Amino acid sequence: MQYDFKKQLRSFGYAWQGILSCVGKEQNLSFHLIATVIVIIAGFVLGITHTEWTVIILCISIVIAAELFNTAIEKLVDLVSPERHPIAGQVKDIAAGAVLVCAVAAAIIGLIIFIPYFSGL
Ligand SMILES: Nc1ncnc2c1ncn2[C@@H]1O[C@H](COP(=O)(O)OP(=O)(O)OP(=O)(O)O)[C@@H](O)[C@H]1O
Repeated sequence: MQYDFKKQLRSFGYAWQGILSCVGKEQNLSFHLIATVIVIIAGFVLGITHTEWTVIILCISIVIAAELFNTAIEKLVDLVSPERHPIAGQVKDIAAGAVLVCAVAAAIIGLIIFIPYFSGL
């Protein structure tokens, strides 16, 4: 198979469109994006270390990626099961649960990183 650079660029464009299609429309994603902006500002203001930035960027990207997967699953469920069905509901709840796990872990990691800057530890 020959590597097609234009096709690759188009794929990035579709992926970017996918992200943009969720921004401002999914309430949970908006919440995560606002939290992301606050954390990044706090990181610059407090002067966190390179290692801490690495962990923060990993946390932010995991939570946003989980939220995008969750949105994709929700849309797929709505497509294949427009009528209400217990399994459709369970699939949505499990996907939302996965986001919750990532978000809680990210929040705890954020506290571990930022609290010492405020308490002078
Ligand atoms: N097709 C479905 N069948 C059964 N339960 C569902 C279904 N869709 C959603 N649910 C339940 O409702 C919860 C919220 O789902 P969702 O956020 O998609 O909102 P909704 O109930 O479909 O209404 P809306 O899309 O108007 O907000 C889900 O987590 C799930 O528990």
